[in-house]
Amino acid sequence: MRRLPSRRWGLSTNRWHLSQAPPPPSYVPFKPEDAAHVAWEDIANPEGGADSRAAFVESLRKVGFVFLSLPDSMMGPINSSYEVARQFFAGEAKKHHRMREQRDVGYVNMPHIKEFYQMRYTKSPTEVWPSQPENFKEVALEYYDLMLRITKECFKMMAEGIKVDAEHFVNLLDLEERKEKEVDTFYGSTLFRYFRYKNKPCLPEDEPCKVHTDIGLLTIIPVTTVPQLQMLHPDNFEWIDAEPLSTTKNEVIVFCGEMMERLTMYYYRAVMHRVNPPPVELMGQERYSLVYLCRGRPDAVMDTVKLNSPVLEPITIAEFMRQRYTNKESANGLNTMQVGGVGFPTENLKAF
Ligand SMILES: O=C(O)CCC(=O)C(=O)O
Ligand SMILES: [Fe+2]
Repeated sequence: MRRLPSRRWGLSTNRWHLSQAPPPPSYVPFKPEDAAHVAWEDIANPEGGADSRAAFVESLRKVGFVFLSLPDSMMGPINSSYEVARQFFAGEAKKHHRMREQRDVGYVNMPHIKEFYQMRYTKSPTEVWPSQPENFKEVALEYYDLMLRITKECFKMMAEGIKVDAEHFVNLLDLEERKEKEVDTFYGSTLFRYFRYKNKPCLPEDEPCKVHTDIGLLTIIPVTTVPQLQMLHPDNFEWIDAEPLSTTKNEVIVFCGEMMERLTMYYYRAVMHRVNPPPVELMGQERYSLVYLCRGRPDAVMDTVKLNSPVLEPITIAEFMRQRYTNKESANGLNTMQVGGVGFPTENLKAF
């Protein structure tokens, strides 16, 4: 007679893998020192900067974000952008620059909550930049250049963290030569926004910015003076007030988006974040925020195999975005299928 395996035996074989797994982690509360503060001068130093670069990567992995402090000499475009944003939102020109959905750039007003101006890098003569303040375009493009420079430095550290060449990340970005040739129809894939949060009393459902992960590779936001940005700790799910953690001068906060997590098989995770209503004592104080959302160009292929992670099929940025946007609600109420690139605006998600 065939003997059935005993129940005990059956259970233990079915769950064999559990006996191999480490015990579930106990809840480890967030400590402010878990979020690293790394100085630009240190990370850029090829000899002495190894510790700082490792701290940058560890913080990204552990809490999902990291602070990078910039020297005064790099702060020009950030300070000018705050000034430009103040003048623009206080003026009348914004009414003539409402968002053109086709291009996914322009001014958006969300009554009671916030207003913002969304941009892409372009030198297209048909793109009309706000005329007030006069230096809007110049400052915005300088801001973009600065953020791109920081992005490349972050990519180097992150690549070092997974022992691959930084080119794997950098190659996903808009091609420099396209920008230089000033192709008329070129609009960058990366988005950047100047926000003004109105911070008026609002209903609970009017959150300034709902919980979301960014879709791109990397997000950079200079630390603002009105602390409302919260990050969700990836392991213990605590909401962390990001801005009050900032200790050093001139800090920007850096974190990853969904493209980066797809590309690195979750080694660098996209962190959930939101902009909460302000604490009562700050109610009524406006919050200006400059948000840079680095994305890959539409035809670039995200290939995990090249990153020693032969798990996911290669996918183009355009296809990845098509899949995401089809079932993802934007935290800023935008509904866009545009990915930038040459020939923009087009139905370019279908083109690849
Ligand atoms: O304004 C901020 O600080 C964050 C905004 C944000 O998360 C976004 O635009 O994706
Ligand atoms: Fe975001």
